[in-house]
Amino acid sequence: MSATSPFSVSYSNMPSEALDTRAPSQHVYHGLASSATSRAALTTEGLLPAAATNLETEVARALAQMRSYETPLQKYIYLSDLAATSSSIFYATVLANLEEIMPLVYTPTVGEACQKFSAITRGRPQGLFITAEHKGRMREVLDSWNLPVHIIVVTDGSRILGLGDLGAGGMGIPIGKLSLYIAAGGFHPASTLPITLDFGTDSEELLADPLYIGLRQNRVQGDEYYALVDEFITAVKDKWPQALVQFEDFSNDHCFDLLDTYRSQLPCFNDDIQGTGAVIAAGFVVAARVLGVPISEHRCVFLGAGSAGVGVADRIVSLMVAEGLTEEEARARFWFIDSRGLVVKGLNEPMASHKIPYARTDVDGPITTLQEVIDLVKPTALVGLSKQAGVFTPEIIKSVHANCARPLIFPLSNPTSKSECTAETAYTATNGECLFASGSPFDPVTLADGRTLTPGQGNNCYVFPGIGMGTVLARASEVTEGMINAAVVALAECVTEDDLALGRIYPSIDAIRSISARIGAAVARRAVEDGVSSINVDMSDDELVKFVEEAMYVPDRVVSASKL
Ligand SMILES: NC(=O)C1=CN([C@@H]2O[C@H](COP(=O)(O)OP(=O)(O)OC[C@H]3O[C@@H](n4cnc5c(N)ncnc54)[C@H](OP(=O)(O)O)[C@@H]3O)[C@@H](O)[C@H]2O)C=CC1
Ligand SMILES: CC(=O)C(=O)O
Ligand SMILES: [Mg+2]
Repeated sequence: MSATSPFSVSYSNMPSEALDTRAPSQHVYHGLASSATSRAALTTEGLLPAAATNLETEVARALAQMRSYETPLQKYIYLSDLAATSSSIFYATVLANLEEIMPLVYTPTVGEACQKFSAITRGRPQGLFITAEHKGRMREVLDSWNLPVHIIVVTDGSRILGLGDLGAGGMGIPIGKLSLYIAAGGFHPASTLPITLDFGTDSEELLADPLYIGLRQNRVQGDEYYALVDEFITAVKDKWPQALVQFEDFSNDHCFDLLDTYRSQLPCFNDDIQGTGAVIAAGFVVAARVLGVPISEHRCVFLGAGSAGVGVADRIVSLMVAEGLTEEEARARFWFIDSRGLVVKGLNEPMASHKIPYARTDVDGPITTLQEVIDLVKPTALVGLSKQAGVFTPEIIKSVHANCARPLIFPLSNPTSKSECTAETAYTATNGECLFASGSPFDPVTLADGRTLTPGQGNNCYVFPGIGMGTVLARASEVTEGMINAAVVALAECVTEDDLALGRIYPSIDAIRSISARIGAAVARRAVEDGVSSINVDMSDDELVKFVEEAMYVPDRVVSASKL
């Protein structure tokens, strides 16, 4: 007897046009693929030429148009226009060409788009800007978005990728993340909401830009900042009690506090701390499989002790503890370097609280250079989350390789312009022997001996769509640590022997939908086990994955529905 779906939400069956007519942007228009019936129903009759095509033709047309633009930013602008014109054609195009389009709607191009957001914006609604001037009225402002939202990605623009404070221009990030929630995670476009909390910017450049779209004032600080965020979260809980909130690219003076405050109050997680942690921990699991060496034997040098660095280390520590180390023993296998050098207890006080658990107690005096730390530690893993381009020089990487036959070299900073090294540098410096992963994508590298190695992308995009889908489908009241750990295991299991043969320890981006379904199923099951969901998951893993897949939004189904 086959099980019935435990999920009450199904984006694949969602009456999209009923939703779409309430959307501020046009989610219903399928361009020339609109059928005669839907043209009449939508009163677009006569506004379109005679040819009634199909989704396939419109995807081909969109691709040809996109490719006719020269620069990635021009392509980004074209794709944004397409998304606003027809989400069906946009998502069908993205899904059919993920490897080509992801770098355009996500890192690295989204970084440039955020930097130039004020210059390139068409001014149409793409999400909500909640500003400091909305204080006392935020709940009312949320009513401007009158849709049953299931997933919100929110930023305050204070640390956008490795590019710093981009103020209201940070809006590009929630938009980009949510495009992956839809394409990779299978959320319905109309169930997603990008939000930027515009509480000012400290970027002098933006404040002086006459085209700047944000609030022209310095950032609100201290208690006033937390009070504004609190009003926002209270308003969200009131308007969309079931919605999952993903905190994105908040600077590290706030992001840990916000997560601690809200994680038990509503379903939410911080993508940079927890999402990145899950993806890189999965990379360590796969590396252990490849190398035949337990995770707990790694000696890890981390350049960058911010939200992502500490989030990644915490998740790897939990894996080491599962292998039998104590937390203290596990933490002792990490050497963090920040902008002032090796993080050592007693130096550079007061120390930000997120660094304290990793501060070395066994080192006297300051050690300021990466090379000195490598010489001291002889690491097996070198991880970059520092926003410092090119600091993993060939010499640095060779010195790691000199003491470790197959080191992990992970330059994870985004976008590409901030990457600590390129794939070519890492592979060349280690004679192709390192296990490599980068935050932004790199092309395959052919070495002098003719071997071609395909780099993996160590980016949180592998997990956040699945964590989100699993949480929403399970109607989980919070996102537990167990649910994040379930994502680690599920992602690691998605890496195939074919991936490893190509030289990468992450799966193909083209497989992201099925990966998200597997992660979603694992996260939903874990939500039940952790007591934060009461759906019935009394079925096999395969059945649960199938139900997640069946719940996912599929652009062509929307088109064919409109043909009825
Ligand atoms: N691949 C992925 O999926 C992800 C990648 N990232 C990327 O990671 C990077 C960092 O993000 P995040 O941790 O949130 O940022 P943070 O601002 O929280 O942390 C940055 C860290 O880098 C340190 N740093 C700055 N300059 C130097 C330097 N010259 N040498 C050594 N360390 C330095 C900072 O030091 P100090 O503490 O002294 O200021 C800080 O500890 C970004 O580029 C981001 O795009 C982030 C999330 C996910
Ligand atoms: C990928 C991501 O979340 C970041 O670079 O901030
Ligand atoms: Mg981020």
